[in-house]
Amino acid sequence: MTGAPQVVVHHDKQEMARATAARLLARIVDAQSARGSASVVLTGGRNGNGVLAALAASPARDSVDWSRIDLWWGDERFLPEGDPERNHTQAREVLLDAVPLDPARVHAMAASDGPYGDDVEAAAEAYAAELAAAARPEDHGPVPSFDVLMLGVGPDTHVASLFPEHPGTRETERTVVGVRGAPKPPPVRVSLTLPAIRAAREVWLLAAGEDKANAAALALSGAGEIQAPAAGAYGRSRTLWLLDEPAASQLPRDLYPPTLS
Ligand SMILES: O=C1O[C@H](COP(=O)(O)O)[C@@H](O)[C@H](O)[C@H]1O
Repeated sequence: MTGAPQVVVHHDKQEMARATAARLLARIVDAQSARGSASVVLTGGRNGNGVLAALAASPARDSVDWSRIDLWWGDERFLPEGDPERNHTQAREVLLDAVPLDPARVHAMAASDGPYGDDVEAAAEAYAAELAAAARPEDHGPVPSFDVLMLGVGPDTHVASLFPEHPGTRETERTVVGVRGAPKPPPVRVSLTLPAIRAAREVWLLAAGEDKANAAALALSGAGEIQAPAAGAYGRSRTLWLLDEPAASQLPRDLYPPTLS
């Protein structure tokens, strides 16, 4: 990791979503100017979907070339295609179906009624292979150097589908794992691992609401990544914690920056 995580506190979750959507558009424009295309890893959950909804509503949304973006997911709930609880389904509903993406560049994780049936390990291996095929020699291992990787932070400090003390959180070799027995439903999931997350240039952790305050304080106060997976999520160039005031309410004073809006 380069340097300590940066913490940004917005007044409320709507403002946080709007500001993060604007930040994401700017980052995509920069990446497309520098490298021709951008790669973004989406997160599920309330905050991730809030950002996508704010993006959909933004008058600036056409400042990016949607056909030159690769979209990946940090995790997926292993359910049938089109299930309303799938992160992919929710992202389609709030944004993806409304913008001119190249379908070949939308890298959804497999569904439980897809080519691997209910074999979640096979689905994880297939996603790892897709990531490896997209990695270039200049990347840092078998995943692309994502421009931005977003993660919702759960009240228990989980990120993607990496839960405290779970086997997937301890993974050091594989880039994608099948998860069984997740404490948050549904129990079966597919998730990037911490090493894959840490290949990103920028990692943005999103947390809004008072139920996230303890998680943010714990992860930012030196907790270990096995007990607090969010503490192990950082980017190669930058790690940003994007919070609202309730989620920041338990941060130690030395971590609490001036409130932005
Ligand atoms: O189940 C999940 O939860 C986390 C956090 O969601 P939130 O609603 O508490 O913000 C999310 O990041 C993850 O992608 C999702 O599968």
